[in-house]
Amino acid sequence: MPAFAKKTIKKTDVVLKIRAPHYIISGDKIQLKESKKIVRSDEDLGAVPAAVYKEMGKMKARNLKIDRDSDIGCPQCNKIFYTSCLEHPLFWVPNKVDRRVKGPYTHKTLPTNFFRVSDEGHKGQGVRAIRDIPTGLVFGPYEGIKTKAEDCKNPDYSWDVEVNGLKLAVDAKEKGNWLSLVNSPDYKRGGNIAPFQHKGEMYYLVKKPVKKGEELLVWYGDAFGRRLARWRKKAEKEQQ
Ligand SMILES: C[S@@+](CC[C@H](N)C(=O)[O-])C[C@H]1O[C@@H](n2cnc3c(N)ncnc32)[C@H](O)[C@@H]1O
Repeated sequence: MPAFAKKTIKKTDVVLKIRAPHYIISGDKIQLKESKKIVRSDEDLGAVPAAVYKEMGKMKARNLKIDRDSDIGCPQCNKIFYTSCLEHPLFWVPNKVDRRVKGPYTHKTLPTNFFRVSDEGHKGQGVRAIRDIPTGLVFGPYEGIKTKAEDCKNPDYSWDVEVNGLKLAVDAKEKGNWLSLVNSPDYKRGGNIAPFQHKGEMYYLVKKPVKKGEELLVWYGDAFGRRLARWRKKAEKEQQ
């Protein structure tokens, strides 16, 4: 690391040591860089290391049945790829903590160049885009305390993951990052985020473009969907 960097690095900075071809997300532009230099700037968010880049886009299966934890499904092609579909590549936005932000950990971890925390009335807090967000951006991992899936006490704040055959839950209720603020759409088709497991962790993929001002929405699953339907019925009855 060059000496000058030592002086200027703050705890909150992400230092990316990328010597391989990688993607740079800068403003609205996404560029593939071949540079061998170390890239370090707040705007340099996405990265694909060399070994992964070589294998990128290799199709592993023709349907969305994932059997290797590192494989990734493309929701647009409905196929499984090693790391990413080349037509619809993924751009990973790594987690980051800004300790200067006052408030809970969920707020300190919010990527403020993309989103703001919003008040969504009866749903509680939510997350809205402050700029147009393209498909293919991946946020995460979803942070939380890992428990056995059957011991999970907060299913609304948890994702189930399978690691080496063990069924676990990542419970964000006590200590979750900003991803735990993302609400569910009222109907299954209404979401713009696809959750997926990769190497034992959960990530959120932007599967539909999100316009500035729109809320991020991820379908929690059919069990929560049934509860939403019951709440809707109850609200309708109360209105009559
Ligand atoms: C993972 S949290 C999402 C963040 C939450 N709004 C908050 O302020 O902590 C899940 C909880 O959000 C609320 N929620 C999410 N989507 C909802 C929806 N479509 N309708 C009503 N409540 C919703 C429910 O209370 C649910 O238990």
